[in-house]
Amino acid sequence: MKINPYQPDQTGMAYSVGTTLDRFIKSKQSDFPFASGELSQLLRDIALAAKIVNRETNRAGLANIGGAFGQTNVQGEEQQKLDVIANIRFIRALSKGGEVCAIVSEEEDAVIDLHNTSGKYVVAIDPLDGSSNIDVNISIGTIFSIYRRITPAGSPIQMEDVMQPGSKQVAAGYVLYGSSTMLVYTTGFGVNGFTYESSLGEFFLSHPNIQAPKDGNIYSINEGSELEWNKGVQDYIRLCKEKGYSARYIGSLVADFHRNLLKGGIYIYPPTQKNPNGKLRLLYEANALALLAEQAGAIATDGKQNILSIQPESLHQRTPLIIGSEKMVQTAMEYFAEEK
Ligand SMILES: O=P(O)(O)OC[C@H]1O[C@](O)(COP(=O)(O)O)[C@@H](O)[C@@H]1O
Ligand SMILES: [Mg+2]
Ligand SMILES: [Mg+2]
Repeated sequence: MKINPYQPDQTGMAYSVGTTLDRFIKSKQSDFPFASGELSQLLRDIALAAKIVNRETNRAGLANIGGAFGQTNVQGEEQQKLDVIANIRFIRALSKGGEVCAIVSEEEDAVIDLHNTSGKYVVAIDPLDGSSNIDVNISIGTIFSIYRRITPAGSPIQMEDVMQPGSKQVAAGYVLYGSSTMLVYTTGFGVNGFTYESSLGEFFLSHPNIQAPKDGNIYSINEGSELEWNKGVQDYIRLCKEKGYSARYIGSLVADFHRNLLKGGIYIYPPTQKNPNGKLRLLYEANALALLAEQAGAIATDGKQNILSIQPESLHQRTPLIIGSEKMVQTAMEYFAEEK
């Protein structure tokens, strides 16, 4: 993707590659009707926690941070030490920042009510995505969704504050801890990517105004569960092979999504016998990536409807996820429609 250093975003404002995250956040504040700096501060808090988790991931092998923690989470999955460390780091940064009133985390059974009467934001977070790749030095990530609470600030948190459809997100993003560490986010005005320069401790704008290619030739699916796929998925993947597409599956949702966002491609986690509703979680995995996809001109669906229109019913509910380049997802949907 050719980067024009002075590429203007939707508002026509030109940002030079190399702008710090902080300066970028400040300059974008005027996009918000109710700008009071709180969301900006919340984004900074997330960036701070990301820097700390980045340091932990980089030295996971050295500091005995790798490996299992010895407990299972509400999903019945064995928690990795880094799952727990990242969870603690993000919850601490979000609670200390003062902008957040409630947190939903993959690693927490229930909603964390911070009893912060002035906090206006609810954050849903997957502190460490791609846990199966932690100990083998493969890219992992963090995924976050931000909502404004519905009930008045100061009143007790209600489930309606937490159970909002993805279309209500005021911001969403992910951190990718890979060969370089990146923070990619949207506030509903396009998608921008920042690369972490650890020697300076700063995130710098490196991917302004990301636009997903409308088509691609990469498909990402765990072929190990092929025998559990329905006919529509089997037929679509056969089409991808007939077309000579490349199979790429890292097994870290953030990393697979990021590659396809930049290069074009489709990621599919379908319903399987083991996971009849898919494996990925709506509130802190699918919703954030769906908003980023939409803002970058790509598509996210559960096979039947836009992910962003799904009304959540439970905190850790799962959803099938088909996300990626517009033309590829539209074609896949034609195959999945045959299933009905
Ligand atoms: O091993 P599978 O079934 O292909 O699942 C891999 C998927 O599960 C995940 O690891 C789930 O996320 P967590 O690691 O946050 O639990 C995704 O990152 C990844 O895309
Ligand atoms: Mg995850
Ligand atoms: Mg996780």
